[in-house]
Amino acid sequence: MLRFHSLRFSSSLFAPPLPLSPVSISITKPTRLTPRMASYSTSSSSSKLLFRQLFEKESSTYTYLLADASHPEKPALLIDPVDKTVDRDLSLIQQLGLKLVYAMNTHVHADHVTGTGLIKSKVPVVKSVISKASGATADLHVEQGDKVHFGDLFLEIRATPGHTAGCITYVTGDTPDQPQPRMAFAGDALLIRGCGRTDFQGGSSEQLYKSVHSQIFTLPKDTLLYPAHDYKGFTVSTVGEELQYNPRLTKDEETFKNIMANLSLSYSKMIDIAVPANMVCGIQSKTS
Ligand SMILES: N[C@@H](CCC(=O)N[C@@H](CSS)C(=O)NCC(=O)O)C(=O)O
Repeated sequence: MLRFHSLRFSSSLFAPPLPLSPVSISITKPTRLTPRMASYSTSSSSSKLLFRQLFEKESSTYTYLLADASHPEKPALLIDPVDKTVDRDLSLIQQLGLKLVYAMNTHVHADHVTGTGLIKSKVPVVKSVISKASGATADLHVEQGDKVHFGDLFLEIRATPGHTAGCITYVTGDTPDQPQPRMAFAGDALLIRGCGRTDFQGGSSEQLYKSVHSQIFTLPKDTLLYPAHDYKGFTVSTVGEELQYNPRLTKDEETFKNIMANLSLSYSKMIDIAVPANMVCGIQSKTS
């Protein structure tokens, strides 16, 4: 089986870029040295990164749009798109003059259907990305240490199982030419002042505790944390904040496991529809 250690955007795969809109020009900077980013903002002032945090209210899901705005083709990717908001997201991408290249999932979601399959049916050049450990269908399967490149930017893959066995966290690159501070898209592994449940889909509180402590809490404290959901109105946190204030993961492992065993959350309403669909990247998926 083919393994993608480093997934590079190739300009030959894509149609000519759409005309630039004034909006996409707003974040470009001439320097290629370490860029600045406004903290706690949903849009970046980085020299190259265009960033948007998008929300789907029925499942309280965040979708993230990232693009290399300095690259001539403006290659872009979506993390955790939702089927219900695909048209909104594609319209935004078109308005910003971006070229969507990847639709990526942090895991096989249980509470909503991913937009990946629908996106692929509307924009056939888009490649779906998910972890190999998820067992789900996708164009590209990634695992710990792989890098997904889009233009001159890249995301590093960190395996963070526990909410599901195949959960991964996408983290912006650690080299000086990548956005600073770093950004971690943790899916449901780590929520703001919370974490993903561990009571179905191969979940394990023991595994989740180890994942968060070894793969997320070891990132620089100013790393911006962007979760797949929020139910309380939060939009972004930092590793430092969660290290200090997360009511579950600041506890020792035994206490954490006890908390997770007694969450008493209601069964996910969509699980019987969402999981089978998401195993094939959404019911509209064209991949085999
Ligand atoms: N009400 C929602 C389910 C809410 C829920 O269980 N969310 C998940 C992430 S989506 S599977 C979760 O891990 N929550 C953790 C928590 O502490 O809330 C529904 O019916 O789908």
